[in-house]
Amino acid sequence: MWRRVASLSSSISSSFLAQTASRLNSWESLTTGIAQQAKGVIAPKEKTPFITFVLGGPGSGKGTQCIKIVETFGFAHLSAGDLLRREIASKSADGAMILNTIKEGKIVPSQVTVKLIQKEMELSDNHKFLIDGFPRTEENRVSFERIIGVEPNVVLFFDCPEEEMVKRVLNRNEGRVDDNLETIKKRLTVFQALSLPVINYYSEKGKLYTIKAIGTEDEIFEQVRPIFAAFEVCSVSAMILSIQLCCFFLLHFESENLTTALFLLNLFGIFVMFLI
Ligand SMILES: Nc1ncnc2c1ncn2[C@@H]1O[C@H](COP(=O)(O)OP(=O)(O)O)[C@@H](O)[C@H]1O
Ligand SMILES: Nc1ccn([C@H]2C[C@H](O)[C@@H](COP(=O)(O)OP(=O)(O)O)O2)c(=O)n1
Ligand SMILES: [Mg+2]
Repeated sequence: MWRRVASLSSSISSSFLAQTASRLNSWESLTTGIAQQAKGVIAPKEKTPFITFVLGGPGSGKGTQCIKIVETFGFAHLSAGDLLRREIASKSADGAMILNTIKEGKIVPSQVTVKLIQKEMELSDNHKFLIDGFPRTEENRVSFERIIGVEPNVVLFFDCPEEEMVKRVLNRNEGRVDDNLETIKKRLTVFQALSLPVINYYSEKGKLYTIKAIGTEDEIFEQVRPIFAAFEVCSVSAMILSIQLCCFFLLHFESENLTTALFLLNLFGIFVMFLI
C-alpha cells in the first residue's frame, strides 16, 4: 500500500526513512496526541492537530477535492482564499489591501493570512485540518511554522497543465474578482516563481503527494483517497500494536508459551506495518 501511494507521483523522491519518520509522527497525532503540541492552537485541546496543506495552481481543483476529503475523512476545511475574501466582505481594516492584492494576482502578507488561519483552528472542535491554498510562498510557510509552531503531516499537490487551469478558472462563474484572463496570467507567474519552491521543499522532506489533476472529479479523488486511507490504517495498526505490547508485558510472568506467541505476533504486526 505504501509503495502504491508513493508511486502516485514521480516527484515523491524522498527517502524511505524520512517518510517512515513522518508517518510515525502522524500516528501519534491521529491516536494518542502525545506528539509536540502546537503553540497557541491546541493548548486547551486534547489532540495534536493533523495538518494537511493543499497546494496547486489556480483552478487545479483544490477546493473541489477538499469538499470530497471532508465528506469522506471528516477534516475541517480552511481555505486561505475564502478567509481572505471573508475579510474583504467584512470591510475590516485589512480588507482594501487584501482586495487590491488579490486583483493583482499577488500574495497577501503572511502575517495577515496566518492570523486568520490560526483563529479558525482555535475555534474548531476538529483536530484534522485541510489548509487549502496555503502556504503559497516560502514566507507563508515560515510564518505558519513560527506562529502556529507545527509542520504539516501531509502536503497534497494538485498538478494540472496551465491551459486546463486557465479554462477552469474562466468557467468558474463564482463572481470572483481574480477570475479573468489578465489576473490568471499573473497568478500563474506567481505560482511558478513563489509556490513551486514550497512544493519542492515538501517533496524533499518526504511529505509531498502529487495528484495528477486531470480527469473527472471522481477519478481525481480516487488518487486522493488511498493517501488518507493509508494514514487511517496506520493509526489502527499502531493502536493494535500498543494493545499487543501491553498484553505481552502483562502476561510475561504468567506463561512462557503465551509470551512466546505474543512476541511472535508483535513481530508479525511490525512486519505488516512496514509493508503497508
Ligand atoms: N476535475 C475537474 N474537471 C473539470 N472541472 C473541474 C474539475 N475539478 C474542478 N473543476 C472546476 O474547475 C473550477 C476550479 O476548481 P476549484 O476547485 O475552485 O480549484 P482551485 O480551488 O484549485 O482554484 C471550478 O469551477 C470547478 O467546478
Ligand atoms: N496563502 C494565500 C492564499 C490566497 N491568497 C490570495 C491570493 C490568491 O490569488 C487569492 C485566491 O486564493 P484561492 O486559494 O481562493 O485561489 P484558487 O482557489 O487557487 O483559485 O487569495 C494569498 O494571498 N495567500
Ligand atoms: Mg480554491
